[in-house]
Amino acid sequence: MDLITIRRELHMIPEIGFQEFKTQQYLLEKIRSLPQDRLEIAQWKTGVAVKVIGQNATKLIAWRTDIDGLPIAENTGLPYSSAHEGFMHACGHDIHMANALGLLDRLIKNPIQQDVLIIFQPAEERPGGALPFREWLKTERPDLWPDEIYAMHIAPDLPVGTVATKPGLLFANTSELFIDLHGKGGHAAFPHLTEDMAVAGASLLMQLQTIVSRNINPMDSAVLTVGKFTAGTVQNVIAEHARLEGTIRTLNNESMLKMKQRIEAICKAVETGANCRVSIDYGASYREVENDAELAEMFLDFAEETDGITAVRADAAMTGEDFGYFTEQISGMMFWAGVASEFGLHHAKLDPDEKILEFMPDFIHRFFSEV
Ligand SMILES: CC(=O)N[C@@H](CCC[C@H](N)C(=O)O)C(=O)O
Repeated sequence: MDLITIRRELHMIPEIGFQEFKTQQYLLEKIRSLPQDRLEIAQWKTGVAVKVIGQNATKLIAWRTDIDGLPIAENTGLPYSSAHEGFMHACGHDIHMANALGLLDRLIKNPIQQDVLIIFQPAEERPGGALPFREWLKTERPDLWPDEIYAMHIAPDLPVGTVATKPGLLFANTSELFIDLHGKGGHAAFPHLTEDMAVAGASLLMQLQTIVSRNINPMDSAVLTVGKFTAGTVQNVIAEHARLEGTIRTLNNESMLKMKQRIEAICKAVETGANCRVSIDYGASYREVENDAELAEMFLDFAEETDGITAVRADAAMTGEDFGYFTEQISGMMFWAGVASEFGLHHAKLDPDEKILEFMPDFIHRFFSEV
């Protein structure tokens, strides 16, 4: 399998959550082009699950990759840039998928003792495919319910060949945040006859920034980011609508609830103060990724003993990952894998080093041979 070509072909067809129709077809074609005698293929929505029968299995190990892209206009200038205008694999899911296909190929050519389930999961970025995928496995395909589950995420800030993880909490508890403000707009020259949602929205945005600094225990950690703020329509019309779109991230559910209580209280105050209607939608929420301590230590030990791999103990990060819904019910672990890109995750110039595909599938294959 030429994983670089596969990665580039997938890179050209990024699709957002639950719209991964071409991606699914592409994956199925590649999977069906492999020898089928050890394989069982199942489809769930735009995702795929492939079981590779082991030699003498005592358990089922799962490897999960995400498959969706982001609504980001690519600006890498690469010859294999996204052919879907306004969309990009800016979080490395193209690398994740190519790596998973490489692992599948190796498991077929060189079977290990255990059965392995490769999960190609849609909608990691939003609205979250892991929870419904997990529930589908549990209720519809209990024969595919894994005993252990593993995943990796590319890390632009780490050199190629470095893997990083830790026991326990790795990724944050996250919730999206969408706030709409509606009030009376009007002519730019007559502000006294309006309520001006641009001003109300800007004030709300600033007040939200006090939550982390004033309401969260300084020994705890939290993030509230408003990534998009829109208001109004024209330069000389006072806005009747403003919208804030963001994300909240905490280390645990208790702080998440506290953040939400404060957001609601501040929104109520803005409603009264600016004489407008404010509505809040929390969108998709992801449970934190909690690595099984024993599996994470075992992985780090294995990585340390592998030539060409540098193992690093990672810090927990405020990134979100719906893989946390798998680790909530299945012993598992996730790790970062270096791809040395000058530009980071979710950046229009993200350019992961494809050299990772030269060794990562073999590395995971060897690790799976030992677990
Ligand atoms: C690894 C990574 O970058 N994950 C995304 C997950 C999206 C979470 C969700 N859409 C949200 O914004 O809360 C991330 O942004 O961390």
